[in-house]
Amino acid sequence: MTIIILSTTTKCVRFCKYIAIAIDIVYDISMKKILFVYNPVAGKGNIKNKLSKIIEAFSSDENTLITYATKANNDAYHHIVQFGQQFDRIICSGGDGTLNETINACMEIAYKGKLGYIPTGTVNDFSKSIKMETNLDRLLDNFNTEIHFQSIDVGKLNERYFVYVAAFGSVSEVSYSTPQNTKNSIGKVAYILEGLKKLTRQDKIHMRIEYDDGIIEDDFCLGLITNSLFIGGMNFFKEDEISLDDGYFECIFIKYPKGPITLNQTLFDITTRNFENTDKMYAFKTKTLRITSKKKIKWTVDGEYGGTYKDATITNYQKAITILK
Ligand SMILES: Nc1ncnc2c1ncn2[C@@H]1O[C@H](COP(=O)(O)OP(=O)(O)OP(=O)(O)O)[C@@H](O)[C@H]1O
Repeated sequence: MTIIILSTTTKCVRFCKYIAIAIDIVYDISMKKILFVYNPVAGKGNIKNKLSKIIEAFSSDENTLITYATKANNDAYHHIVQFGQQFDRIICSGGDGTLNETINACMEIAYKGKLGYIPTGTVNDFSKSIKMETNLDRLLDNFNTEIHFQSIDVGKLNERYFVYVAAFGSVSEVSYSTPQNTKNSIGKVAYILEGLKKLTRQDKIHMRIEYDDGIIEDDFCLGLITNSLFIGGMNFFKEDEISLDDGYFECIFIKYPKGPITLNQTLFDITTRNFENTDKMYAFKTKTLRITSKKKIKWTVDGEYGGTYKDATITNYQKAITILK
């Protein structure tokens, strides 16, 4: 805000300057400060057609809007860590990677404001799980009215936070190693099932899993620690089976199949969501986990690379973020 002062005496000019500063402070305090961070290359880059609509929706006398387009990997994280605390609301737009960077930054700065997310990635498991409004106009209205929001648990795998899934097993790596155009046309879940069919001996991972109710030791090919209805585009859980803010993870550890018959039974159990009445996998809820192995294991978090560990501790931060939807 600019105030033009016309005055003849120095004293009067100084006085008016103080008034102007005071008005400026009041003006600033009363306005909601919004940071909009978006990944211009996420998904098919279609955010570009939506930008004008998004900026218009947040432009009003009640809001100050700062827009930031990410430049590279981890840019959203660094920008929010540096500036996020100055804003009442943070809205991010992109795919799983951008959402994960935003969540990591918000957890790091203990951000207490509400978050908004405009998904432009390929699969958007998270937005489907929290039943986010899919129509952009209505979603932007919801961001302004703030009537619809939800608290969400956030997980932490060693030093890295995740909002809907941490996974190990070479088949889970497809989520970040699959080329963008292939993900767009086929989706990740097809690759996960395809990957399971091509398991080799190298995919056998011997692990010890300590969780709230016990200890398991076995050979596995895939492990999923989730807080989501959807994984890889597939509806893994029924709505009444899970809650996204109960402080618990839903865990599925798929045993390494010993032959083609067992493999087919395992694939059948996964696609029919038979996680409980089967000896092909372990399924349980827990608040914490410690997973150890002799070999270093590659992890993915929210579909992105999540580190390589022999010893992974996983903790649930109940209702750690509030998201507008
Ligand atoms: N300007 C940019 N140029 C290149 N890469 C970027 C840029 N901005 C962000 N990135 C990186 O792009 C990667 C992918 O981003 P993101 O996950 O948001 O989209 P996506 O891969 O299309 O979505 P999804 O994971 O849902 O398929 C992330 O690692 C992110 O840090």
